[in-house]
Amino acid sequence: MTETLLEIKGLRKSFGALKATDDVNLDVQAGEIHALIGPNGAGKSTLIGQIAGGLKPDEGQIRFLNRDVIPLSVAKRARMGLGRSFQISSLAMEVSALKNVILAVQAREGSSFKFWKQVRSDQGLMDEAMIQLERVGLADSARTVTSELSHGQRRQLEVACALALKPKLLLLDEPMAGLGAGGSQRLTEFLESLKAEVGILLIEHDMDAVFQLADRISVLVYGRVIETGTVDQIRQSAQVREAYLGEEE
Ligand SMILES: Nc1ncnc2c1ncn2[C@@H]1O[C@H](COP(=O)(O)OP(=O)(O)OP(=O)(O)O)[C@@H](O)[C@H]1O
Repeated sequence: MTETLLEIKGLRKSFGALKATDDVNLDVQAGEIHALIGPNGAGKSTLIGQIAGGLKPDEGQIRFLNRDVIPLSVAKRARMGLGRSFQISSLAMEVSALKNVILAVQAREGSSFKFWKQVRSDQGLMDEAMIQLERVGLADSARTVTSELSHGQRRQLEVACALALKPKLLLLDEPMAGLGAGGSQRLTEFLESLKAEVGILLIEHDMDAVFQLADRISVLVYGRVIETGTVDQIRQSAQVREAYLGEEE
């Protein structure tokens, strides 16, 4: 039996007259990569914002690990294991890659583990941060100042920071953007290797990556989920082709 990590029901969010989230139902199971695709402006980032906690929904439910998280702050949700890939803009550019991951580890241990933070040695923190850098293939650049990393390496660093928070569910907003073909392929393989340990809700415009990775896909158009299904079901859906994929062919 699978475990439901995230369950969204009847979610609505409007900006003035614009329905950016229009009665969305969606779930993510443990061990699953669930991709959310849709044309520009379909409401993908707005949905992620409501799940992570920066945006308040107008109506509906968001349950994470069977708990209503709408009243909880972004930080509380993160501590429960709801991870969001750090945006590059949130990395500290003037310090090393390693230091960025150490900051993320400290953020996880933050307020609920003050006692632990005091007794924890710097070496322990460093070892844990190095493990995350190794996993994303950045160990050789651990001491490099973040501003000197390439765009692709900064994206790898964002993922390392997100993993340092030990999430149960990872929200990834266009992780392939700006990576070359080689970088996308490496990140695709890495995400595939992660999914047994952390469920992933993936927003991605790179359809090759989506079709390769996703266990299920939900298609968002004008704020509505028009279809949820396996890769084959989505590829074969006339409605999806008409509303979205057809544009690209
Ligand atoms: N804070 C806001 N105030 C007003 N309108 C907003 C706001 N945030 C988003 N929107 C509008 O809501 C709609 C959905 O935007 P959103 O960024 O969620 O789409 P998206 O699917 O993530 O797009 P993209 O693929 O281009 O990133 C768009 O029409 C956008 O202009």
